[in-house]
Amino acid sequence: MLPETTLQPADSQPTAPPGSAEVVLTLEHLSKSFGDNHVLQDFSLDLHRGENVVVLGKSGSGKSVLVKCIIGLLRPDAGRITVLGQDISTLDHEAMDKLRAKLGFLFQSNALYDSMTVRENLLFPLRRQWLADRRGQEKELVQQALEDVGLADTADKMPAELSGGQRKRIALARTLILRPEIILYDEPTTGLDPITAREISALIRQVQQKYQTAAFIISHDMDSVRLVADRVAMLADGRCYAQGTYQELAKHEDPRVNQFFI
Ligand SMILES: Nc1ncnc2c1ncn2[C@@H]1O[C@H](COP(=O)(O)OP(=O)(O)OP(=O)(O)O)[C@@H](O)[C@H]1O
Repeated sequence: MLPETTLQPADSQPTAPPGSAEVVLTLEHLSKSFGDNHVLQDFSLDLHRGENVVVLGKSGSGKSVLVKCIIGLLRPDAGRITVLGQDISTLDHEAMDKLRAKLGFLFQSNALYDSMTVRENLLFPLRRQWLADRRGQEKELVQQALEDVGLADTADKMPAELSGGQRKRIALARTLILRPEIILYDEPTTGLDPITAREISALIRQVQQKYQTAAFIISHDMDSVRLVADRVAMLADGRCYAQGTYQELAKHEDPRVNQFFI
């Protein structure tokens, strides 16, 4: 795990690295408005290799807009997004698609295909043309991904036969099969009971430690935030209002920050 960061004051500058690890994602001075609704206003944040950063913010503060900007579904009005060294505004459709293959996504909905077995769901992302180098290894990759999430014997099951927590694990396995360098988690524990939520949080840590992936995590579940976050960045007024470790933000003197931790 990376060394703990010191609390950064709210400002509009890109944040200082918490350690010597390579920066894999840089968000610089992002702004995004919908009409008069100025959702992002000079938002800046860095993510380092092997680091878990949780973005915290009230409902409607712009967390999903931020994720959509990172994956290229929305274009910021101003600012720059650099993913694995590439400024995404310069990429054509194909280059963006290739870059997306290095990003893993875990959506709230899990987005599994109900009519496919677990194995078929896991094989689906491998079908892309530029993943041809992994052809012939499919069986091993599926088995490894299922073992990584603790569900080695589910390959022939249908998603409907699995519990909510198991479906979440399978969705994570489908992400891991591409060996992503960065994983974006959208509220990974929402809708799960507290014990299952804790198991998923532990799994997020295990994935980080095993593969040295960086994770950009949106979460409201403070128990999960405490377990998974190396650093917490709070989104308010469209910018990175405060950031630091869980403990640092919990002790923050500004009630807008510490209210999340009560
Ligand atoms: N495509 C869009 N067109 C217009 N407004 C949008 C669009 N997408 C998001 N917004 C607005 O941007 C603001 C931020 O929305 P966003 O979904 O990012 O919030 P959030 O922090 O993810 O909220 P929650 O925690 O409830 O999911 C909201 O006011 C929303 O109405």
